Amino acid sequence: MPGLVTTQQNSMETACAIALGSNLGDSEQTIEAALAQLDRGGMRLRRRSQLYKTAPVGPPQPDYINASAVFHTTLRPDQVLQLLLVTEASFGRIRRERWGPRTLDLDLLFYGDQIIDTPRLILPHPRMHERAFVLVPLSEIAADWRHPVRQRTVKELLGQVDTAGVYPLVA
Ligand SMILES: Nc1ncnc2c1ncn2[C@@H]1O[C@H](COP(=O)(O)OP(=O)(O)OP(=O)(O)O)[C@@H](O)[C@H]1O
Ligand SMILES: Nc1nc2c(c(=O)[nH]1)N=C(CO)CN2
Repeated sequence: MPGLVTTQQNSMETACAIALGSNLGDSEQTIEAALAQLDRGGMRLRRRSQLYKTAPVGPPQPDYINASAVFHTTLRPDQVLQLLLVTEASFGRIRRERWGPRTLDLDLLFYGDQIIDTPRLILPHPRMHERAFVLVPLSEIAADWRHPVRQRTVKELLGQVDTAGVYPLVA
């Protein structure tokens, strides 16, 4: 019964991991509000990291506040990406310089163990494995999640990066 199989797949939730970053405006409040907005927008917040203060990677710019979260969702990966883009836009992000300052940056890190490579969406996120500002918060909430391409857990990936410049916001 193909119809039934489809229904069951649609009703199943998938865990996805999101990275949040901000270095313009009230970054702490923005990240808290973004988590709540995503939770209202079709994703269920299951775990979230604390907030981290992180040295900027890329062009000279203010320090970032970064965090990670795990959501469960019935949305497809492209729908999750769309929700992230709409949420970024609602916080006034203007896309300018690559890796430049922003009020809110949302990246889809993992969607279950799916591997996707399209012009619009790459999964797992293509740069997550080299970013301490992603791996430190993510390891707090999903240390054992295995990167389906690199075949390493988040904890193992974290062991391969320099974590200098990444500090819990509240000591
Ligand atoms: N896994 C993903 N998560 C978020 N955006 C993605 C992903 N894969 C591809 N993209 C694409 O990347 C675009 C976002 O680019 P953006 O301007 O946020 O890059 P950036 O934040 O400057 O750099 P980076 O992607 O290295 O964090 C989106 O429009 C989206 O289509
Ligand atoms: N520390 C830190 N540096 C960054 C960040 C970020 O979230 N944190 N995001 C960027 C845009 O992709 C570029 N550089």
